[in-house]
Amino acid sequence: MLTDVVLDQIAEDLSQQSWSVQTDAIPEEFLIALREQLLHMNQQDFQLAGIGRSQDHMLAPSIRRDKVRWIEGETPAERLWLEWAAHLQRGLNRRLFMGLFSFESHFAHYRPGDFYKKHFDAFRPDGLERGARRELSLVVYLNPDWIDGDGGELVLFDPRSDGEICRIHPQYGTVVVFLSTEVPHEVLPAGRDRYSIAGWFRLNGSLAERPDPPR
Ligand SMILES: O=C(O)CCC(=O)C(=O)O
Ligand SMILES: [Fe+2]
Repeated sequence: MLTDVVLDQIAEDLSQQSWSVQTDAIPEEFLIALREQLLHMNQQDFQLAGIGRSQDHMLAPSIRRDKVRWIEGETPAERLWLEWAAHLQRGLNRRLFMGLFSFESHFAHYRPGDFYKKHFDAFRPDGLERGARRELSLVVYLNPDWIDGDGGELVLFDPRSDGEICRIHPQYGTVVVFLSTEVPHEVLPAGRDRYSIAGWFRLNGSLAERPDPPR
């Protein structure tokens, strides 16, 4: 459950090391509902994922192979998920004054052999970029009985030394959060179907003349 104790722990991890891994942060019944939905979803609802910011978004199968479906809150399971994410957002804003403003997320399916090469989820503003960049990344895994030989680990790297800092099995119920501009990461090739939800909290990008839509 996303208790105050878990929120305190995530906040402390984020402030000390820019990332946090939790194994008991999301209620079992949410996981069951999300996985049920995922397994019953039509594969045609999934689309090959792309890379790049929205204007120059492109498919790049040498970098990323997973298929995704955006979550819009259309089912009870999706609404539970969005409420849970909103609770996390409020909890972290209160503790760290992060200014997280909006949230977007998708289901992801990596088929056997699929991967996502090392990348950042967002880049620091360079003066040209305006507004609502991704600030905090969130991943939840929906794979019961994932074992060592199944691959598909998420590897986090130290941005300075480029050394590996953590390797996370995409095990059912594991939650990973990290600062989107601080932590390069990679998904190693999956040995079997690998299901997850990936989401991002954005900062508010309003300009006086152009209020930012929540998504
Ligand atoms: O599934 C994961 O472990 C991470 C996925 C990821 O890095 C992304 O979608 O940007
Ligand atoms: Fe990523």
